[in-house]
Amino acid sequence: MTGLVKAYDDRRVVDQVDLAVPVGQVVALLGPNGAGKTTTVECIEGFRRPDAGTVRVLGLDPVRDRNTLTPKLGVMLQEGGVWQAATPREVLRLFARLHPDRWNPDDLIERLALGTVAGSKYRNLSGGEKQRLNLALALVGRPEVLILDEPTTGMDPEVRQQTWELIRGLRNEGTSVLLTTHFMQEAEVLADQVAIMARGRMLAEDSPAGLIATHAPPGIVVTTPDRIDAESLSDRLDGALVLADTADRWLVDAGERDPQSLLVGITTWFADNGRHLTSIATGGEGLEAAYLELTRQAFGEPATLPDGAGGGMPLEARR
Ligand SMILES: Nc1ncnc2c1ncn2[C@@H]1O[C@H](COP(=O)(O)OP(=O)(O)OP(=O)(O)O)[C@@H](O)[C@H]1O
Repeated sequence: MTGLVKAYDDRRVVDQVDLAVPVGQVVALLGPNGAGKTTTVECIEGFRRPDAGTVRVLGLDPVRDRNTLTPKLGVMLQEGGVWQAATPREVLRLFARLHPDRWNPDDLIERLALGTVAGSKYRNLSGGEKQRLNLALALVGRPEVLILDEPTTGMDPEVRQQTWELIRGLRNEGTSVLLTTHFMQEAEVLADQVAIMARGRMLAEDSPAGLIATHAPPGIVVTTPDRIDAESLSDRLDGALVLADTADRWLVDAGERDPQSLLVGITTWFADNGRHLTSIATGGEGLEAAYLELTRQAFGEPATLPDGAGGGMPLEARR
């Protein structure tokens, strides 16, 4: 996909975006709410017509060649269009019949832990169960390309792990996967390449390790049950940037400072101020730190953690 542009009511929400998903790889598309991820994905799926740019999936135009592409493409939407009174078993069997090369519906029901609700009406399923059924529907035709919009949102941790295993297995069998997610761990665990968008622009695309090496500021992560005064801590640390991403977790950006002397400074500040440290660790926070750094630069101000990635509280920042 090159130079993708899409506007709603004259407002460009995707602006000259390039993105490539190599065959047999997983690409994770990350970005704050409203970044343009779903719009990008919908253009790739052929649900939206781009205003400019070129989109090709398996060499085909998703809008013009829709009929040829549909059997090769598995799509999981944020909200599925499943008939409310149908049961998971019924819809999966129905969808399976539409595909020549298909996954056994009962096998998929088992793999996605839908056994106990396979005979329940769709409208009575929990959010996580609906999500699992939507994933099963995307998989049932054994697609060559899989597009998953926030696939594990609403899933419990055990099912999320199983879903990761499933996606990894499909990738190893040669399926190409594009997924959007707000879970940094999901991207770190699954993705060969991570693409980060904000305000309709592509900020960076690289392997998770490459993004971390280039963009994650070296830092120290501190967790504490107590309220802390970031300004006072920053003063003790010679003006180091102190960021809060949840009520109990703080990131101290080491910058050019010596991490060892920062560690000493932090622990003595906590002792002097009668505050408790639950944990303290060096090494920043991997992909999450890289993501925050990139989006902060894009917004020119402290970013907000995405939903589900540590509470989504606004970051407090101070130099
Ligand atoms: N049909 C529409 N009409 C008008 N504006 C829209 C439409 N769909 C999306 N938008 C706007 O376009 C922008 C990008 O939305 P999009 O859903 O692509 O973002 P996203 O990155 O997927 O966000 P999220 O993480 O919240 O799902 C948002 O500001 C949104 O309000």
